[in-house]
Amino acid sequence: MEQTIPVITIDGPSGAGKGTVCRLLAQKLGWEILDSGAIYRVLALASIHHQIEPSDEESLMPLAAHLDVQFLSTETSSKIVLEGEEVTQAIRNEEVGGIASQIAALPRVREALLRRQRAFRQLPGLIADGRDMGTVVFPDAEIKVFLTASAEERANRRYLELKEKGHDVKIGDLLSEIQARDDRDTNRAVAPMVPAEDAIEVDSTHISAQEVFQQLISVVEAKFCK
Ligand SMILES: Nc1ncnc2c1ncn2[C@@H]1O[C@H](COP(=O)(O)OP(=O)(O)OP(=O)(O)O)[C@@H](O)[C@H]1O
Ligand SMILES: Nc1ccn([C@@H]2O[C@H](COP(=O)(O)O)[C@@H](O)[C@H]2O)c(=O)n1
Repeated sequence: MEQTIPVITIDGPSGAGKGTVCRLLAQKLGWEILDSGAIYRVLALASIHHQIEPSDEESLMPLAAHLDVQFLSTETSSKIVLEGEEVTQAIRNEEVGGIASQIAALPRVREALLRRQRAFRQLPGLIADGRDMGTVVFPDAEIKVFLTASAEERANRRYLELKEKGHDVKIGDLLSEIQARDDRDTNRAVAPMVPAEDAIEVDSTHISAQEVFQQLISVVEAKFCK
């Protein structure tokens, strides 16, 4: 009989803590990880390199289908390489995030990236981080989580993170960018950022990433350690 590879999906808005909690879960369970936002960000960076407008679906589609990207991971580090150039940090700025969310609204671009995302489903299991992991990419996932936090708290987290890295940023600008991205991601016609019907909703506004992780581990144990 064919073995189903288990998937846990964690969807939600930017800064809710998805990446942090996914890494903790993947470490604890020894599972693979898919950072689907990084794929949209890499495509956004590639569109800048190739001087393609974020609204030009016709040109973005082949770029998405043939995106020359590698996700290289070792026990201790992970690296993203686009067309032979390391872009691990370059994809993380707010400009690239904004372009990624414009590109992500294009239905045929999303379609072109589906197979690449599903290929991450490998044994012993996958933790998938994104906006439509539980609704579109892995609708048969064993556990679906929708992780949120208030926009103000998420902007503050991003502010602290960027300050620590030495960037000169204004919290008001970060809040506006987060709200614009939330609005685009939630209201797009295809694969909008909404909780799957069978998702567990967790609000991390007033709890630490460790506490979110502990809540989710209890759910995982209840599901897989019967
Ligand atoms: N519960 C929490 N309380 C406080 N800070 C948190 C919490 N969870 C994550 N953080 C911090 O908030 C920042 C954003 O977290 P993270 O990158 O995991 O969010 P994300 O949902 O993956 O965002 P994105 O979708 O933009 O990648 C990081 O600096 C992280 O350390
Ligand atoms: N499954 C996904 C993941 C991401 N997006 C879009 O990409 C943008 C960047 O994502 P981050 O998680 O790295 O912040 C995001 O704002 C979305 O527009 C998506 O549509 N679907």
